[in-house]
Amino acid sequence: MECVLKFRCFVFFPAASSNVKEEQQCPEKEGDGDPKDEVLLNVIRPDYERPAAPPPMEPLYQLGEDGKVQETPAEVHAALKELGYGSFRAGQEEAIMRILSGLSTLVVLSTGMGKSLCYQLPAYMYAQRSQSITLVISPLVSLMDDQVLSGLPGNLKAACIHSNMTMKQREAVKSGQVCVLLLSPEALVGGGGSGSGCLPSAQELPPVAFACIDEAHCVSEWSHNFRPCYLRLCKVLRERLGVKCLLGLTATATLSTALDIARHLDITDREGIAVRSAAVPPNLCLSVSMDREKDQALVSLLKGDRFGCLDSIIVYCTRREETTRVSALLRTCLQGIRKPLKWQAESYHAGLSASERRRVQNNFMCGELRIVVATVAFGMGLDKSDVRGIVHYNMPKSFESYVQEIGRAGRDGEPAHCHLFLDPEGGDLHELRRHIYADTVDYYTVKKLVQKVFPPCKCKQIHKRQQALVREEEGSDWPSERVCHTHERAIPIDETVEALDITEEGVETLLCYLELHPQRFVELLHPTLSVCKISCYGGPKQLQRITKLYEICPPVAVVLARMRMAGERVESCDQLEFDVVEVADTMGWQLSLVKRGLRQLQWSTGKGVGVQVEFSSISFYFRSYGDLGDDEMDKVCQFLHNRVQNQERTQLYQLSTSFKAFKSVAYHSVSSCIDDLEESRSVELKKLLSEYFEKRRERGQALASLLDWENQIRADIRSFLSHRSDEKFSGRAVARILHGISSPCFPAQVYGRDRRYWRKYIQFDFNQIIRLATQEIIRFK
Ligand SMILES: Nc1ncnc2c1ncn2[C@@H]1O[C@H](COP(=O)(O)OP(=O)(O)OP(=O)(O)O)[C@@H](O)[C@H]1O
Repeated sequence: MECVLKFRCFVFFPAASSNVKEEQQCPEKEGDGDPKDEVLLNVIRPDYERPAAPPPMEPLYQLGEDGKVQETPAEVHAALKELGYGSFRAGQEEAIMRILSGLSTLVVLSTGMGKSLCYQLPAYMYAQRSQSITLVISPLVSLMDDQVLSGLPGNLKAACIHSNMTMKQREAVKSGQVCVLLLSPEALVGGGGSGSGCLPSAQELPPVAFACIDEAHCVSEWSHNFRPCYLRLCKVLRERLGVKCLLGLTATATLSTALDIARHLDITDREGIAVRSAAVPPNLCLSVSMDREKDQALVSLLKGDRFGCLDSIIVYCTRREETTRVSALLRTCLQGIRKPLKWQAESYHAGLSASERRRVQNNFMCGELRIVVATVAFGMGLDKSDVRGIVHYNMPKSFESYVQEIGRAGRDGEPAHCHLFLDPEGGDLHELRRHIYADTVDYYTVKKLVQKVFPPCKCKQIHKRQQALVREEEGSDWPSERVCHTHERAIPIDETVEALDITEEGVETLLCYLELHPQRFVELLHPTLSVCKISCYGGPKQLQRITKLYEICPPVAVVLARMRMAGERVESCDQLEFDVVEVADTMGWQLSLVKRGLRQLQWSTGKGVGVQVEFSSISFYFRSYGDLGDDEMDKVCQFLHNRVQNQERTQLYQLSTSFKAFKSVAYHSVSSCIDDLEESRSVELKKLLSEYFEKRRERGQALASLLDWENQIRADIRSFLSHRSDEKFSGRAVARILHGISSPCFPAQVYGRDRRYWRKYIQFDFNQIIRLATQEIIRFK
């Protein structure tokens, strides 16, 4: 996110230092630095002025007087025909009418049931009415944009955002010539070093009608496939692009997960969650067995009547090495059955080269390859409707993963078979459990990360000194609120991963939690190269010459001042290496300006032996506070640790529930279901699956009742505002009243008399009420 500083540059350079008071110049001494250096370094960073998001687009249809969505107008049916469809399928019409009425919606429909139309039709209609664009965020875009684009109706102009877009393509997007813009979550929010800066800024884009989040279950930590950058999606869409209406699409979400996603999408009414079907399609026949000789059992299964006659089969394994071994085994043991040896079975996993993966996938797509033995990397976005069999060589980590994986078979509605091998010794269960434990983070590690993210700054000291001066002059007291307006910081990814012994994704998740905390402890920016190295091949003298040039490159002056302050001798150096983010922060400059200035040194140091400026060390880059007290630091650690533990508990629950269920319907040996399948076991497993998806877990129930409570709180806030329509309130003021907190402007003597509101919601999270109240105040205006 581009940030504009209130003051573009506020470093006191020597020319200005004579005006600075003596007391401001002299904090405690750290080295034998020049007093000017201290002036250079002791500044409080100003607060940021974030560019305002554009106003949200008006919906196509207004809600009726009763607050409900209108009857579907004829023009919506006409648009459906123009896109090539005769009638709506279950769930589509409600979802489409909600989006056209500006209401955020979550659609949970199993694979192949027609979720895409829920965004295509509104996008088409919005684009026809006004010059607007619909954003579709999908993890598949980065994998296969051609396939994604070719799946759209011809009259829906679409483009994919990626880093090697041509100028012409970018211009087409900016000038509103496309109505659907597909992009990956990383391209929207950054992260993992990819995608930054791909999306034109909000000011350059046409108004965004709404945003569709595909695979929306990734938003929820309750899902089987939680991805940290999804957590930030909704926030970025709202705050940066001014998008108010969000559509979430998913095929696999339990009711608890659906409610959690709804919370992220800000869906406040029950109708907003179109939970239609998450169960297994009727054309799939399911079986489970607990064989001791799994390899042999697999070969027998694939030779038997059920699978032997099937052409397209995916065998899923957990480990990459296993896919290679099993595919070799099948090539050997299935020789001469249905396909020539070459096309019998191949392995597929993320460790193969891109061209190898493409080759395997293409052969499978065109029907030349019978069996793909793969990790879960295979199948996402696979556009093959006649996959006839899915075999799980290992147990999947949850019911959600299982349903998603078997959902790749029989999308054409014809019968398809699925079999799962459950380790009788529980080996898979133990391995999956180990994976879960490997991902969790202990309190001590959390603490080490927190210390890296919130290193103490000098803002408090400087502020105190400044206030002391003012006090001397005016005799006033200084305020006790937070004085640090956050600093820009970078922590190198590789170094942090090694030091803390957690994955990059793990660190990113913790940083996301901190950003999403109501106190917004950090603000994540696109990862950046944070180390700058300046090498002067002309030796120390050349560096001295550069030093004199600090008028054209103030960052170097700051680096040298810092070195002198630390007691280092700068005269003998011919190289400087420093954290460029820290320098930019000290100066209060935008990082891009500092980097540009440093790069220019290579050109502005005159002829002769060269100066080289290099940037390295890809780093997490963020803004964070530097004045957290010990208590606050402890609370932050506790908050993060609780989140990590909840996540662990959820995953363990998902794992053990699915293991127990699979076991309850498992055959002792695959020989019982090689040729025929006992219908009752398949039906029993489907029943267990739908119970799991429909059942609310304890927290799911809590979330459901939270939605009810939210509605109640909103209703009370609206009634409060209408009773006092001649007064002005902020979200915080309303929250104080509902919590029964007296304040000078809204004292208990006046507001405490009205018992309908005063202290009514004392048991609810204060920040949550501020959020609801702020939304209602905006609506009320
Ligand atoms: N109302 C409709 N009438 C007829 N066909 C439809 C309708 N809606 C969607 N379809 C067709 O159903 C097929 C599956 O639709 P779509 O790809 O949108 O499913 P999906 O739910 O998004 O599946 P997945 O979860 O695999 O992405 C497509 O061929 C689509 O053209």
